[in-house]
Amino acid sequence: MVFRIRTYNNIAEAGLEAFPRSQYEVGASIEQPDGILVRSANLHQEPLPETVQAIARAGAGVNNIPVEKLSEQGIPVFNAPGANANAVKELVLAGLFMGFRHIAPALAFVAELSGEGETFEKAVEAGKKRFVGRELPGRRLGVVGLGAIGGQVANAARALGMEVVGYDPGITVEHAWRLASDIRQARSLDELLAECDVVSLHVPLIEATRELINERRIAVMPDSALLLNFARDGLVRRSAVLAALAEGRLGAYVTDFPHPELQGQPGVVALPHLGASTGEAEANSAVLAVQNLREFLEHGNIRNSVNFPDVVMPRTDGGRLAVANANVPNMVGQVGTTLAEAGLNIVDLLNRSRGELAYTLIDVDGEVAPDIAGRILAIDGVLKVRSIPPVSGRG
Ligand SMILES: NC(=O)c1ccc[n+]([C@@H]2O[C@H](COP(=O)([O-])OP(=O)(O)OC[C@H]3O[C@@H](n4cnc5c(N)ncnc54)[C@H](O)[C@@H]3O)[C@@H](O)[C@H]2O)c1
Ligand SMILES: O=C(O)[C@H](O)COP(=O)(O)O
Repeated sequence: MVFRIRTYNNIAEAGLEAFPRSQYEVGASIEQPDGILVRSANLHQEPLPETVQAIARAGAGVNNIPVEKLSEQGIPVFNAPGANANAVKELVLAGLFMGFRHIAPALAFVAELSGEGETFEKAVEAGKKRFVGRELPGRRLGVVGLGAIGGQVANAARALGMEVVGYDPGITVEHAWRLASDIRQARSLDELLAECDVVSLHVPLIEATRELINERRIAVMPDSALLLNFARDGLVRRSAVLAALAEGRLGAYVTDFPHPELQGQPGVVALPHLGASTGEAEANSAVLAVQNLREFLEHGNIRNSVNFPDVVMPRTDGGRLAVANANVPNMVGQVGTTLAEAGLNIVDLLNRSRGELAYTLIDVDGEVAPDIAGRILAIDGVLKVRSIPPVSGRG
C-alpha cells in the first residue's frame, strides 16, 4: 500500500527523508492525501479532502488547524511537543537582552549616524547615554505557561541569576519535575504580573488565552516592565500594549509576531516569527511529526496527538482494526459483537478515551474485510474506521 502525504510550508529534508519512497508519495500538490504535514499554514479555510486520515504539525502550536472540526470527524491531529523548545528558548533569551539593553534602538541609532573620525566618535559617546540598560541578576522574570518552552526559559533565566516566578494551572508532572527547585509558583496570573520586571508568555492560543494580556492586566504590571511574546500574536491586545508604551508604563514589547499596527512603534521590537527557525528545530520537528504520522497510517498507533489519547499497541500477526468513536458506553461491545458475527477472533485490544473522544485498536486473527469495516462505521457514535492489513501483507 502506498500512502499519499500533502505538505504545506517548507518541511525540513530530514523529515521528508523519513518517509520510505517505496511506501509514500509526498509533495505539495498531492491529490487525495491520506495525511497532511504542515507548519504554520492556515488550514481553517482550506478544503480538506475526505481521504485525509490524519494531520501532523511539524511544530508546537496547532491554532492554524481546525482541531475541533477534525475531532468531530474522528481525525487525529499530531504535533511535535518540545522539538523546537530549545530554539525558542534561545530567541527568548535574545529578546530579554534586547529589551533590557535597548539593542534595537541602539542599532538604529548607529545606522543613522553620520560624520567621520572624531565627530563620529563624539556622536557615539554622546548618544550612548540614551541606552543605559538593566542587568539580569536579581531581576524577577514571570513565565506564563511552564510547558516545553516556558520550563526551559524559566531554568535558563534562573541560571543567569534571575529570580523566576511561574504560573501554569495545568502544568504536567513531567514538566514540573524539570523545573529548577527554586522557581516559585504564582497563585494567579495577576499575582505574577504584579511582581515581575519581565513577563514571558508561553501558552497556546486558545479561546481562554485570547488577549490574555489586555489593558487591565497591563495596569497590574509595575512601571517599565518588559513584555516578551514568543507564543502567539493573539495572546496580547495590541492596542493595550501600544497605549501603555506611549504612556511610558510598559518598558518594551518584544514579540515574534510583527503586525502593521506594531511597525515602527517606539518600544516595540518585532522579529519575523523566527522562534523555531533553526536547522536543528526544523529537523527535530519534521522528524517527530513524520514519525507520528507514519505510526498512525501504518499501524493505527497514536502518539503525540492534541485531540486523541495516546494509544500504542505492538503488532500481532494478523490484521488490525482502528476505531475512533464518541466516548459513550457500549462502543467496544458493539464493535466486538460485529467482529464475532463475522467470525473474526480478537487477539489483542486496547481502548483509551480523552474527553469526548475514544479510540480502540483491535488485532484479529485474520483481516477485517471492507464490508465488516462498513458495518462498524454504521454503528451510532463511530466516527472513523480503518482496516489495517497484517504487517507481512503490506506491499
Ligand atoms: N515563536 C515560535 O516560533 C514558537 C515556536 C514554538 C511554539 N510557539 C508557541 O508557544 C506555545 C507553547 O509551546 P510549548 O511547546 O511550550 O507548549 P506546551 O504545550 O509544552 O506548553 C504550554 C503550557 O501552557 C499551559 N497553559 C495553557 N493555558 C494556560 C493559561 N491560561 N495560563 C497559564 N498556563 C497555561 C499548559 O498547561 C502548558 O503547560 C505554542 O502553543 C505556540 O503557540 C511559538
Ligand atoms: O508553534 C510553533 O511550533 C511555531 O510557531 C513554529 O512555527 P513554524 O514551524 O512555522 O516556524
